[in-house]
Amino acid sequence: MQRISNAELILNADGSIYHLNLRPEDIAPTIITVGNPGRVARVSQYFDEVRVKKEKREFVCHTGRIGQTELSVLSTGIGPDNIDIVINELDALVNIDFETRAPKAEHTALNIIRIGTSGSLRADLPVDSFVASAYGIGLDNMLSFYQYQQNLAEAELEDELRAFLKEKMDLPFYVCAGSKALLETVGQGMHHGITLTAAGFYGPQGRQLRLQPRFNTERMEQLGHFYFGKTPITNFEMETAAIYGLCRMLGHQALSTNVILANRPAGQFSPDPKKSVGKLIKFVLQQLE
Ligand SMILES: O=P(O)(O)O[C@H]1O[C@H](CO)[C@@H](O)[C@H]1O
Ligand SMILES: O=c1cc[nH]c(=O)[nH]1
Repeated sequence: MQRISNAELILNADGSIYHLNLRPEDIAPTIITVGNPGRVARVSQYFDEVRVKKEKREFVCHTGRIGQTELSVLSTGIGPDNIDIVINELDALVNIDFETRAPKAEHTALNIIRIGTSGSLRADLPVDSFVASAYGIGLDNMLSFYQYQQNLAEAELEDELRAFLKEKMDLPFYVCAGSKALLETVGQGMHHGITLTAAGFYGPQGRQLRLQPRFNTERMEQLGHFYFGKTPITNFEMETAAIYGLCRMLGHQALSTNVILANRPAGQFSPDPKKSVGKLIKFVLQQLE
């Protein structure tokens, strides 16, 4: 079995993984990810018991249980670059033997469920609504550094979106599906959509403050008119496609859920984002109990 070098699998002095600062026994099989480190305690306040509280940089983790269901909640910070760290290190915690530094013979699949915030590209998807992502479309370049192979449905979606975009925008992108099983269970009762994962919040999502983006709000909103079958492109955020792509390659189940804080076509923002995020947290936890 190949030993992974000290420069590739980096462990801290206490045997924890480099950035997340977690040891294998610190995480549960189901992991809720949130962008904002401050959101971690807002999730774990509903746990019946919290057995682990650890943090390093933007990565805060609480692990415990609700009833018999073991859960971890972990903050990722913002963006696909952080997702590369989080998903690879979570996978290492369950699928690499830290003593031998070799992949374990038996694979462990995690459930990874994002509770995030997002902007809607559709006028009929108002602020404070919940979206579960059937697919993520990555407008970042993170997966181009891996040998990522799209499945049939993903390749069809890509072809149809390229045809739709023809002469409108030359956006490079990749397509990744989420877990169908989690979409139908945890995502039950939410809008189901296709989520655009941007590499930034302003220009990459067509926002203009003092700098003019290459594709402005109006052009970005055209993406909200695209359907794959009955599923529309719904929203913008900054993690979903990278989570879906990495989890697929590593053999984990992933679902991204987001509350809509901004409605781009209407130019509106949620009047009480904290309350809306709180409602999504409760909704998702009820589905997991
Ligand atoms: O609220 P979180 O989970 O951080 O998600 C969204 O909010 C951040 C931008 O404000 C990005 O991370 C985006 O994906
Ligand atoms: O518009 C939005 C709102 C939250 N997060 C994003 O990435 N975009």
